[in-house]
Amino acid sequence: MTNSALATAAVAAVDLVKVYGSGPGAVRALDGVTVGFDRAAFTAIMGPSGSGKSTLMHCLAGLDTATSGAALLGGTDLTRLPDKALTRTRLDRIGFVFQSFNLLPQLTAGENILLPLSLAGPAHDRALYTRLTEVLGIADRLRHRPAELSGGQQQRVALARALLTRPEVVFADEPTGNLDSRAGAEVLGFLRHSVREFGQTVVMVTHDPLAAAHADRVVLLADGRLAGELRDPDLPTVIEALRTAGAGR
Ligand SMILES: Nc1ncnc2c1ncn2[C@@H]1O[C@H](COP(=O)(O)OP(=O)(O)OP(=O)(O)O)[C@@H](O)[C@H]1O
Repeated sequence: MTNSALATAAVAAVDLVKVYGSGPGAVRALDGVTVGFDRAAFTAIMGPSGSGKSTLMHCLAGLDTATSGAALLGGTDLTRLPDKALTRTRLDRIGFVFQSFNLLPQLTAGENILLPLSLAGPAHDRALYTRLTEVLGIADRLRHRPAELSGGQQQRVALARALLTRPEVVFADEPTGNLDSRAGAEVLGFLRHSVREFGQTVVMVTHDPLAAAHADRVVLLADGRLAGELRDPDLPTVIEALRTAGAGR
């Protein structure tokens, strides 16, 4: 990948290294990863268990520190930001969707969606709030608490929350891991839709080839290194690429 392509990417890792622990027991979870994630594209990160997917996402999202290299968000190197600026950057510029939804149980769905805006401070974008809740099919569920919603509805609330701040990137960590196949397909369909309608950049870690086949591109990791990529993937090519990445270990 050229330097200019990395510079214009929404998110990029440049020679990213992450070592956990020290001495003989040290684990090199990322071993010099250089990869860019395009704007307004949906990219899936895949690879065998332990290949470094979560570590890569956590370093790119400023949730974990790197040992060396750069984690660029729109040209800002998160590895060099002081704690306070990093927290601010996460609130203002990054959206998160987790496998376990991570909604606050005592707040209603609507209050959960609005929470990052009240923390980040920008004016409440009423039009986007209305649009997102309509597109996600949760407009009539906003007064309910998470426990009164299905898993799929809870994840759609989490998606609305992640998108409402118009973040530069949404990181989704196994967003369909706790959902049945129908609810999972709805969430993936919406992630795609957010790329098309809102120009959202989405980076998703998943084990599921079916989920990855919804993406515009699949980036493969093996043993903490980049092991290939697929453009416009479909299910058979994802399965075959995973088999090859796993076999190369
Ligand atoms: N906090 C930690 N301390 C020590 N080693 C860690 C830590 N977190 C991850 N690792 C190790 O780093 C390597 C990469 O882990 P990572 O969780 O990034 O892989 P992954 O591809 O997301 O795996 P999975 O698909 O199983 O979730 C693994 O060998 C893992 O055991």
